[in-house]
Amino acid sequence: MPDSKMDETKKKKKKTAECCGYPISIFFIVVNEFCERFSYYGMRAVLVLYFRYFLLWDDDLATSIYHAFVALCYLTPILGAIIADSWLGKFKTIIYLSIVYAVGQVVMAVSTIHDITDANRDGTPDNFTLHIALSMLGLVLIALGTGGIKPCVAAFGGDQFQEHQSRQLNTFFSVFYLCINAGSLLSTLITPVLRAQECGIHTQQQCYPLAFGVPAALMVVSLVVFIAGSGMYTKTAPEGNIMGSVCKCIWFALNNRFRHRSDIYPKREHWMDWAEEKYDKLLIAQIKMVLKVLFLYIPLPMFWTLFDQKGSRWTLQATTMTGDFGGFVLQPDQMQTVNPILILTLVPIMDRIIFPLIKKCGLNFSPLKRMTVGMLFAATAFIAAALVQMEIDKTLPNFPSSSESQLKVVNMHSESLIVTVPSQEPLLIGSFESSPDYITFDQQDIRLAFNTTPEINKDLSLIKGSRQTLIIPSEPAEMYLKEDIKSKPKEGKNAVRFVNGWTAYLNITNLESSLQPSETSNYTLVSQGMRKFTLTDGIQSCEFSRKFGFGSSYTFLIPSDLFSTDCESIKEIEDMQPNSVHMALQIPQYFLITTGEVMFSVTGLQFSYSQAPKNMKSVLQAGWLCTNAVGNIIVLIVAELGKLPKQWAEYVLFASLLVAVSIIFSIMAYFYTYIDPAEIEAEILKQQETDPDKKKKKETLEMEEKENEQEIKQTKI
Ligand SMILES: CC(C)C[C@H](N)C(=O)N1CCC[C@H]1C(=O)O
Repeated sequence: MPDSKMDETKKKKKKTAECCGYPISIFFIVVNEFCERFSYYGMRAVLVLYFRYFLLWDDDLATSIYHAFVALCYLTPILGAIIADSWLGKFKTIIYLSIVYAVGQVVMAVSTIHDITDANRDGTPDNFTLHIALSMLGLVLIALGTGGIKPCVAAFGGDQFQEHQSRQLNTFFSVFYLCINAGSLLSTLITPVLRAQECGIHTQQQCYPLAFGVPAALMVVSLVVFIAGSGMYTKTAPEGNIMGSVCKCIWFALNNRFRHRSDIYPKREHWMDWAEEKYDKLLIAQIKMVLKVLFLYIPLPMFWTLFDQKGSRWTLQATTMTGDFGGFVLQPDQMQTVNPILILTLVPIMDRIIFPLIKKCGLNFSPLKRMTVGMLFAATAFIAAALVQMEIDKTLPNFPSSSESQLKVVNMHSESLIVTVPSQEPLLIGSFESSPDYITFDQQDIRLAFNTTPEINKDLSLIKGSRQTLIIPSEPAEMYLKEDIKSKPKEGKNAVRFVNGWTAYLNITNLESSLQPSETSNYTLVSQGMRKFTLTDGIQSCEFSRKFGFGSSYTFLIPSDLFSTDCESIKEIEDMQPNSVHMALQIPQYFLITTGEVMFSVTGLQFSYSQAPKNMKSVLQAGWLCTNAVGNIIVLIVAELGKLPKQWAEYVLFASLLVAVSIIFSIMAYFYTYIDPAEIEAEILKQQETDPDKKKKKETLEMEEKENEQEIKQTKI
């Protein structure tokens, strides 16, 4: 940096207003981060539902696009960092990319208004292509904005502190993290409630425009707050195309090293020193600092690979558990809010109690040690998840393997039946009852014999890996097979179906179509709690209520005396027991992973800032965020491809991998020497000032570069 520029920055730094030892400008930055994270996580909370139920995509497409979007959000930081450090500076980059971000959120919210294309006013959009195009455009703009500003905001916050405020600087990163989590917690609680409202101009539908509109509004607030603090910020000017210079310098060093590979040339301390012939010592030293840290980051994505499974695997695990806490009921996906809640409590506890205590005990708990311990905590969290999984497995039904088939028999006939089944004792099935449990067969083709007059022999071809029910209606010869669900219902819901033993067709609330006599309905999913079904044949009707838990499956047998008993004679067959392991058992694993996150992620933010040269602060923040992006991608690829047959074994495998990675990281960390980049930079500048030769050489190089740039510009013209 030219000396005059550096003096300018120093002068500006002296002027910053303080409150309790903190620069006042920090207030605007943390509020901005709170609103931005509210906007981002709020929108994310309803995104899959929007894909699934508004755009009517199937589960696979909805989750793939969702994960691709999340990965993109963590890949764009590098772009934002380059723009900030090489071209616009952090302040302008944050403003411009926040505008892109806010526009993206607005476009996204507009794409969810069904009325804009609902010409026939039937409540569904008529032009899906327009809605898809708008939402994809919105998401790309959001990914550019959120990812682009992320490394800049953290680094810009750090820039506000002066040398004597190093303690406050560390606290800033903790407060910054608290704001991230306060924003995300509030929005993930609020936006699903907004979505559940009904709104619309012509027809009332689920209110996606509100659920996406509020995050869009918060992004605008975030931008306004950031601009409001404009007069108070310390703004460090970018130093030209720094990333260009970095790449050229590295390229030159590699080439020069290769040209001088013979033993006759004296060795140099570091391969980057081979750039000394052409490049400034300061730039070379800065590149060395960045490369050292980036090298250290190589093993870190593994932490995020485990962390990100909290949102997928652990939520799936919760769907096989019960969330009834007596006074209130927790839904499986709500369990994820435990993470930000714990962050809000653990960050102050760590900062105020645990870390000072460790220091008092005379232990040097350096940032890299904290990060290693953080990884070990995450590994332990996965061991806890494996133990919980083993408990759950004990309560899960015995689902058929891919080579087995399972069969249940339901008797709707007016008399008891004796069914002879291959390699089994004959089964006595009472009228209006079912066989006690599923019978498992290794073979697909079986023959059943029934003691009816005349006797019926039925050849069945079962589906491998499936559960099926043989329904014997009032007319046994018309028996038929119906396929059952073979895994726990999604999202902790309950799967219910009805067999119509009434003599006429029936309409049942929640069922897609009316049920003909002797017909069995498809499954319908109902949430936990008291659920009411109204049954009507067009003339008579009755109501049937039942309280459901989580993850059960029932077949309800409708008798021929349905209306005379006012629905009370409906009989239930439990095909799958409700979940019995309590979601509270997941709290230890959430506690462990969040403790790990505080040690790993908050420290990582601080470390990336403190070890970066002044002109590459955003770049190193982006490098840090990239570890998250890579972790996300690993979840997408490895976790999906490499599924182990037992879920608990997969958890143990991931925990072991992270332990191995943390050992490698601790060895790498052992050889890392902490630096004070400002001190090194000042020293080199001082050396250069006192060394007339070097000063001259540097000036000549600077002039050469300027001439080169001008030449390029002229050739372009
Ligand atoms: C997943 C939670 C809502 C947020 C999480 N605790 C967190 O703060 N982060 C996860 C990735 C980094 C960080 C963030 O910046 O959002």
